[in-house]
Amino acid sequence: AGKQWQKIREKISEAIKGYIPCNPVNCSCHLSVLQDDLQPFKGGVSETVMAAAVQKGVGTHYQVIGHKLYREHSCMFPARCSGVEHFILEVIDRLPDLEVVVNVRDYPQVPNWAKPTLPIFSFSKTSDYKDIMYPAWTFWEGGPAVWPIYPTGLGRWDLMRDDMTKSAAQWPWHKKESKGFFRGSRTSSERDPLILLSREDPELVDAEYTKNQAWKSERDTLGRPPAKEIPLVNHCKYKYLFNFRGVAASFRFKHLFLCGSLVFHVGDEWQEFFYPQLKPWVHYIPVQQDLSDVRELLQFVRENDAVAQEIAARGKEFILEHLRMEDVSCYWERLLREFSQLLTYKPKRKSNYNEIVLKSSRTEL
Ligand SMILES: O=c1ccn([C@@H]2O[C@H](COP(=O)(O)OP(=O)(O)O[C@H]3O[C@H](CO)[C@@H](O)[C@H](O)[C@H]3O)[C@@H](O)[C@H]2O)c(=O)[nH]1
Repeated sequence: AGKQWQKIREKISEAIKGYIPCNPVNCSCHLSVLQDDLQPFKGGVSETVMAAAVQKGVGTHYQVIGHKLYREHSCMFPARCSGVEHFILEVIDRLPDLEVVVNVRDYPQVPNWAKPTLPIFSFSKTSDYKDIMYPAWTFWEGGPAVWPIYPTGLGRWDLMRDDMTKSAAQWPWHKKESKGFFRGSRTSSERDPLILLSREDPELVDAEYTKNQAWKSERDTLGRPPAKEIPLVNHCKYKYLFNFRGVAASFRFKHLFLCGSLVFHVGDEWQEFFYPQLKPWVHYIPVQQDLSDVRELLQFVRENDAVAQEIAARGKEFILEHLRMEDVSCYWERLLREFSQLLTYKPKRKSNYNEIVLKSSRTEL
């Protein structure tokens, strides 16, 4: 068996040897992502191009003028806009005048082939898109709602971090079940092979589809009744936790690491702003998109428990140290500041836009 695993062991030691831990100051760890995303706009963003981005109607238009935040009336998902506004308002005293279009749908909106390249902020994309990635609303609030466990969505990453860390303490590595685990809805059929594997070999993997708001019939849960929802804190009971893309990247990825379990990350196309600093074999186990290698990988980690535990520990440490709430706020601030410097004109306040104020001050009124 030792021989059989030589290749995977080599991949792991190569990855660890080549890994340079990032600078722990503020959010500097993630800044190369911001630079890459803004690269296409280095020549400046003109008033005409910004107007075209607003016109396209796939995002919500925000303006920061004189340290106040203004927004067009419409927002496709008000709770998501609210999550975005939390982060902008937090740093508004330090922002110059600027305007941005924030797409709060799941899917990115600026394919590489489209000309001119429009500046549109989206939370997730693949290398086929030029959207500018922003830290998603979910770090604060905004859904999707998952009944009955997260009726208003995951939200409050700071509190979730604490809950997950507490749960991890109750499930140290040696107490965890050596099983793969997944719960979630069928937002992408790329998840099907794992659900089928679980039906075939429930000792190896426990993976089931739950309902989401789009659920109509058992077809949406691959011919079986929907499974009961399991909160993320209860995922910590298992050693191997699966992450998949959904419509775009899935919010669960960051939480899974905090269990101190080993993350099996399927496919590598869909990104969020913090993904590029998480490295395959160093922080997680990369799985082929079609899951063709999943059995082998599960067998490998079962037979190489110490190696598996080390990868899990590095993944957890990375999220604890480099994806704190202050890193998220810091990234928002840097992103907005650097973007504002690309505007080649002075934004003028639209008179029909409403000022957005913090919810807490709204209730005080
Ligand atoms: O039993 C369950 C079911 C779901 N979840 C969590 O609930 C969230 C939503 O899960 P799921 O219904 O599987 O949706 P995802 O596919 O992960 O995310 C969808 O929703 C996101 C936000 O809109 C989008 O960004 C994704 O692209 C889209 O696929 C995830 O964090 C899950 O970990 C649980 O903790 N336990």
